[in-house]
Amino acid sequence: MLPTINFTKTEAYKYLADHFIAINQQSIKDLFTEDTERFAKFSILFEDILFDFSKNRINDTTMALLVQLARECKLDEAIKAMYSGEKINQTEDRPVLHIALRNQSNEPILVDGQDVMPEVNAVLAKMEKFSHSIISGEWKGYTGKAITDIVNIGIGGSDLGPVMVTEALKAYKIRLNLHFVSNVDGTHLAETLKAVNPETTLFLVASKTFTTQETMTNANSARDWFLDSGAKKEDIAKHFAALSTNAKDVAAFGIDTENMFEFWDWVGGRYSLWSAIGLSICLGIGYDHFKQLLAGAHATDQHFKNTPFEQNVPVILGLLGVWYINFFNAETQAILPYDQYLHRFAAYFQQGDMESNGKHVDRNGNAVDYETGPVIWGEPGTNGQHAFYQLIHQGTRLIPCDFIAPAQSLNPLGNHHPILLSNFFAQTEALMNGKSEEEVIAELKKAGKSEAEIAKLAPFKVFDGNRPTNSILLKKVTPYSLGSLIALYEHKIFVQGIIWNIFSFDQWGVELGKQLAQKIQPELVDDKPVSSHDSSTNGLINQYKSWR
Ligand SMILES: O=P(O)(O)OC[C@H]1O[C@@H](O)[C@@H](O)[C@@H](O)[C@@H]1O
Repeated sequence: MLPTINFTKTEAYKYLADHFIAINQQSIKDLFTEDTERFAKFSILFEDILFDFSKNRINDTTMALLVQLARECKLDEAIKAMYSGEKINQTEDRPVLHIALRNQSNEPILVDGQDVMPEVNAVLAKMEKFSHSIISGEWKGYTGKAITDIVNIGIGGSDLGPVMVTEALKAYKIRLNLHFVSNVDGTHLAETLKAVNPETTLFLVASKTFTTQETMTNANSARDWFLDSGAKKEDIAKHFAALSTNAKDVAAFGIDTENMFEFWDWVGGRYSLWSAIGLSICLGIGYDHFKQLLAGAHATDQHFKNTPFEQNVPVILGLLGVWYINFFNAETQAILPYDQYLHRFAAYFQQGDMESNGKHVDRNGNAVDYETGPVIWGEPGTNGQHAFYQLIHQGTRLIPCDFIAPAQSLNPLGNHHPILLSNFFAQTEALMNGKSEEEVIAELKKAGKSEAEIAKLAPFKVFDGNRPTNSILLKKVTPYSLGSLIALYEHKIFVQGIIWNIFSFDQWGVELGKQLAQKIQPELVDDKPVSSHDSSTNGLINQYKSWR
């Protein structure tokens, strides 16, 4: 059982509320002037990842109180409960064990008294064998040709992780072309099928439940397309594999259970890229690289489990988020990777974070009277700079930002990387320091502007600064470092869920829309006007019927 402490009733929270008043008067810039050790104090080198959190609105007292908050909320007990396989996903009565999927130490992890590691390793071995035979060309399609294209059909956690990782590690691609179909909009599948040949395509139907409407609709249409190409039913075995927990429905779909890669109900969808759901990753970059991804995540798992909170990267990331959300009233959190390969990183953690911590009922079943999970958003730098950074620099909202960049480029083309990185460094500096009125006036004077022009323009050119950022500098994007980075963010989400006293591993909030869509679908079969809904929904449905 997880602790059920209301963090707003802790001693630490009361101290933090007072401390906030003091720190709110101070600028990060001044905090740097006051403390020459600030960078050394507020940065952590974790393997090949430098986590610099010194450009935040914090001082020693803040960090001590935030750590105290974590202790009072019994974060240590919660971490132990997760790692020991307790059923901490209480509303679904399941353990939460994505850490087992990358448990390279092989130390037993028990669920209901049974070690899950042998099963985990057996599926990994099956993935290894399968991916080797597809990549090597040993596996043949129904006309005897090697596979050239993989189409992963899945949505949510059965899509976003593999998409993000295969994009992030594109430089490690071996030979297979990867495609991902998620949206039930027929366009997604139709456009994908235009680019592939049924004789050389392998479909992976990725669905934990194997009942998700979008995925099953896409999978059925893909199977029809395959059979329409002249293939026979028995050829499906050579062209369809399933990644699922539901063997019964996989068999009913017509997929040979030999081609089923299993995972378990203790793997949350949005934490499943490390499981059989990662098969598209194995096929794209090879099993050895996939193993490296798991190893990197395992290193983070060890760090999270064993490192004192003061030096624990996910704990600090999580606590800083709480600081801004619950004291500074920040509503959003930007994730800004300065790496084109990481262009789906923020989208991935939109699901990871918002589906986990977008909750308003606490672990006692009561509505909370404080804010919980933030809106997560972001785009890769420098594109974001030319789009929404205006608001981050000069808007009215406080937006904590995570800046992420690799020191080494995987495409060291001319001077591109130093230009990219100079922007990465410049932005956090600018957000912190801003530009004062005096500086603006001096600049305008130097540019030869008149007094009148200066008075008119100056207010618009001032930057308040004092806008907080984390910088995460990786040595290089590798399967290992990416695995570590993803796991850091996963555990950050866990930390925040514990502090906010919410359940991070269920997702009841996605159900209502699904239920209503099931109800509406039969109403769309004929042209009769509907009147069973509110006037807006009726009006929209009836207009749709008249136009289609
Ligand atoms: O993998 P399946 O079962 O198709 O689920 C796909 C997705 O469905 C959604 O409704 C959410 O619950 C996600 O967490 C999940 O990843």
